[in-house]
Amino acid sequence: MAEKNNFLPLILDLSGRKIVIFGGGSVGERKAELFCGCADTIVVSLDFSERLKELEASGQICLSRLDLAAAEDSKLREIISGAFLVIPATSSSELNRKIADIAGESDILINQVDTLGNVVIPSVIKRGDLVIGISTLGHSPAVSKYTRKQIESVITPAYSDMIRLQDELRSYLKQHVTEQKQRKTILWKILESEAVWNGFSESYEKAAERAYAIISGYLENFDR
Ligand SMILES: C[C@@]1(CC(=O)O)c2cc3[nH]c(cc4nc(cc5[nH]c(cc(n2)[C@H]1CCC(=O)O)[C@@](C)(CC(=O)O)[C@@H]5CCC(=O)O)C(CC(=O)O)=C4CCC(=O)O)c(CCC(=O)O)c3CC(=O)O
Ligand SMILES: NC(=O)C1=CN([C@@H]2O[C@H](COP(=O)(O)OP(=O)(O)OC[C@H]3O[C@@H](n4cnc5c(N)ncnc54)[C@H](O)[C@@H]3O)[C@@H](O)[C@H]2O)C=CC1
Repeated sequence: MAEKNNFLPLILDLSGRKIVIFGGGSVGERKAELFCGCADTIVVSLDFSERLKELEASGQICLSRLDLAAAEDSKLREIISGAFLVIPATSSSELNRKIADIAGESDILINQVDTLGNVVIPSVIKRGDLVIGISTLGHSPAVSKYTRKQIESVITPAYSDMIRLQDELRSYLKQHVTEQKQRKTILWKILESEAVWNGFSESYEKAAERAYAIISGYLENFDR
């Protein structure tokens, strides 16, 4: 484990990025499930779980059958060439280390499944446009999963509605309020308004109506 905590979560656009996962077992499957919707995901292994075969059949990932222990280093280099991220997740720690060493030669990001690599895969919550990543820096993956479940239980569908409303209001305010600080104050008033949050349970329009009423109140007072 790293002594100093230099880790930081970033939200990446992975479209068109190549992700290579080695090992088609339960861990390889979990990582593939996470990446297949956003990146070009390839799984290289001796055998593959049923779920991975399904994902291949539906065109979401590519599977490549290979005995990695018998493969030349040049073959491994060819497979990972141009990759953004490599995940060695076979059941052989020796093989995983060898793949990581080869990926390390060309500065490719590496997620180690049996130690801490330079990329840690977090627990992920995706609710519409709200994206949350959770990590314990490898100290307790179960706590990451537990935390995910705790947070998921407080994120109601109204969060997606509030994101949509705030997005709409930001555009509106940019046209009607010159001062950024004033725009910020108004957005926070709406965000902290119980009436607006409660409005979503009736309809999006109801909440929006209340938000615009708050804005009107401000526009009367602000020196525009
Ligand atoms: C370092 C890391 C490497 C990496 O980046 O992959 C890693 C390593 C290891 N995990 C192991 C075990 C478990 N992993 C999970 C679950 C998840 N593991 C994930 C990530 C990570 N796991 C990275 C650090 C994450 C962080 O910083 O917190 C999640 C978050 C993301 C994902 O993989 O999709 C996903 C939850 C997704 C969700 O929200 O559902 C559970 C829980 C369960 O299954 O109930 C268990 C059993 C309980 C336990 O051990 O805690 C073992 C074997 C230990 C052994 O031999 O005993 C190792 C290797 C080792 O530690 O030696
Ligand atoms: N990061 C995490 O969340 C976790 C990590 N682990 C670690 O991940 C490793 C993998 O765990 P699982 O997926 O559960 O194992 P698994 O046994 O289900 O799968 C291993 C995969 O590696 C492939 N493989 C083995 N030797 C190979 C070779 N020579 N060539 C090609 N493919 C080969 C197998 O075909 C299989 O598909 C474990 O050894 C453990 O260290 C384990 C649990 C959780």
